[in-house]
Amino acid sequence: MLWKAGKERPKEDPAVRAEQGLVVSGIEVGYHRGPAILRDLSLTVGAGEIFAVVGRNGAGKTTLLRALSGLLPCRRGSVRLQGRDFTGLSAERVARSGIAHVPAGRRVIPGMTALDNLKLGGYQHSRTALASALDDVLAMLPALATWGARRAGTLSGGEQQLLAIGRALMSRPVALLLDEPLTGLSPAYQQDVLEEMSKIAKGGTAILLVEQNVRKSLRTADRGMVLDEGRGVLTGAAAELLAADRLRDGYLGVGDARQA
Ligand SMILES: Nc1ncnc2c1ncn2[C@@H]1O[C@H](COP(=O)(O)OP(=O)(O)OP(=O)(O)O)[C@@H](O)[C@H]1O
Repeated sequence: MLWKAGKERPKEDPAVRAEQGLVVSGIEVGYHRGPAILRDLSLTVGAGEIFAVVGRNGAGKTTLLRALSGLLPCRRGSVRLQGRDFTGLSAERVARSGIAHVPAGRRVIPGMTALDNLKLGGYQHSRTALASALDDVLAMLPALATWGARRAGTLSGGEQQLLAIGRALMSRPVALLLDEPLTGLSPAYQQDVLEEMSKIAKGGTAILLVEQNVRKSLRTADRGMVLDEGRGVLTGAAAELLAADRLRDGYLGVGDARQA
């Protein structure tokens, strides 16, 4: 986690930010021996940047996050984090080495307290490092401290989403992968999650967000990509994507129209 007070801030130069973040080059990914789901996909998420991947159901968004977190192998191409080659690393090595994945559906452990759920995210730390990571996460997401003693299963959907993000931050990731963090949340909680995401990115973490909620995610992101049948068909500044006719005509769904 790069956001602790006093730590070096990311440089503003996009090339330097890219070097300090996540670089995905020409990956091809599929399940077992099946056809390729992602084809020749490239993207860069710089340190301190939010990059949103949007697309319809089945476009390959979840598959992308599974590949980046080591759950699925890349058949071609490479994944680099801060210049280090992550291609082919196991999910455990990936998680230990700086990429944290918050899967869809939050998956907090309902019978454990929020605090114990958080501590699980720092399982690889020494006792001192765990305490320090916990301090940092609670400083970043102070709401977590107020429900720390509650069982996670009694928290609202939005609170559980923040808890899942906090748990991922406990590993002090360089890059945070978020799968549909807005799904199932009320508009107010969606706003909370988006605001917390911006705070986390400002501290230097590279955030890759995949969302069906095109308009809200692009309004918060710096840059983004439209994924269609496993290919990146449109990439650019989030504001430019939002204004693109092709996005408006083809990808903004009914839910987006309601938020317009
Ligand atoms: N375990 C699996 N085995 C084989 N094919 C799969 C598996 N999981 C997903 N797929 C296929 O991969 C393609 C992309 O699915 P993926 O879940 O990545 O899309 P998505 O963009 O995340 O969609 P959604 O928003 O509906 O989750 C789909 O054709 C899907 O059927």
